[in-house]
Amino acid sequence: MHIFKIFTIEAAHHLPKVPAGHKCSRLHGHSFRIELHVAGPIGEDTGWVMDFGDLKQAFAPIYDQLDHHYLNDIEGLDNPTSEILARWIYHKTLPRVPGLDQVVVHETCTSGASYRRKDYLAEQVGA
Ligand SMILES: Nc1nc2c(c(=O)[nH]1)N=C([C@H](O)[C@H](O)COP(=O)(O)OP(=O)(O)OP(=O)(O)O)CN2
Ligand SMILES: [Zn+2]
Repeated sequence: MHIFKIFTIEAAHHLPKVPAGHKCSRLHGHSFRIELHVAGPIGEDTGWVMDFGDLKQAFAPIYDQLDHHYLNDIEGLDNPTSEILARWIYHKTLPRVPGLDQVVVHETCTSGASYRRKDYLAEQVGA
């Protein structure tokens, strides 16, 4: 079973590695939509995989690190593409949410990236 919770983060960034003149080389901001997906069995007694409230609480310190911040200033996010942000959030959140299955980052209404548990496991074995 999968559950998910959605968060919105307001943040600024620029992409330092794009070619000169690329629109994303300039400072700009987004209302990033972050989806956290958790996988696990439905609890016999609870009827849920995990309380949405506990998921929100677990994500709170990571949310606070990102919301209304300049992403490029955050350690590990000097090149804050959607891909790198999704991976960064997965790595930061996993110790607090062991069932974390996928992080989806919507950078705009039409663009985004997702990082899945299988991407994480592949990284661990150096694939
Ligand atoms: N693979 C990636 N490509 C781009 C990223 C990224 O993180 N990963 N980021 C950007 C920019 O930061 C930009 O803010 C988003 O780009 P884009 O989708 O082109 O934005 P638009 O609002 O202009 O999109 P339209 O729907 O085409 O109007 C660029 N590329
Ligand atoms: Zn952007």
